[in-house]
Amino acid sequence: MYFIAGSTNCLKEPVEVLEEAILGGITIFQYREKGEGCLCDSERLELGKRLRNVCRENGIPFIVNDHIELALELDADGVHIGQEDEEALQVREKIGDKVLGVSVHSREEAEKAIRAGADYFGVGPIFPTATKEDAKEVQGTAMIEKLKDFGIPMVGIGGINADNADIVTNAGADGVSVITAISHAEDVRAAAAGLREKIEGGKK
Ligand SMILES: C=C1C=NC(C(F)(F)F)=NC1=N
Repeated sequence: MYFIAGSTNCLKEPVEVLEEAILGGITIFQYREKGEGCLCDSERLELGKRLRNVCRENGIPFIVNDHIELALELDADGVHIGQEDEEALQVREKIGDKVLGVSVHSREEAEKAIRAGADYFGVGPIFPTATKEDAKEVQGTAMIEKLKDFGIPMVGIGGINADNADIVTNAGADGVSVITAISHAEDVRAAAAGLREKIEGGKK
């Protein structure tokens, strides 16, 4: 149950949102400070430190999106990179044995990511998403089906919520990653718990 958020995705204090999401049962968190009005420099670093501390206190892996230097400065547990970001191989050299997540959209991209030692794949957008302005076209679960024989942990991303999360895990994903369905929820804890329940229930 992979929660992803930055200040622009939260309707209230991001640290509070993360704490409630952790109570709801998320298992990994990604700090993604991106998009219109996102924080930069010292503000981004400060919020990153606070979010990292909450994850550490709760034994939740803390992943940083895109910004390798920020991930190293925060001593994050790992980084997530897209195809447009720095080459996975170079990132792997910079981060040592930290977790390396890569967004992949094809078998070729997956094979390249594996050569770079990717620890997990992000596959999507599974459903239409409003969060990522430059998202690639919606692909449903077809790519999950295609990539699951690589045997690399894989999470779906894009428009996932409590109604459709089990479609993603039933298609072979090891988990789901979610931004808005949790961060915009009236009750963040309940939203995270509902999603967790849905993908655990779906698996049995
Ligand atoms: C663009 C993204 C695609 N996938 C993922 C993750 F869910 F972590 F795999 N995170 C991203 N930021």
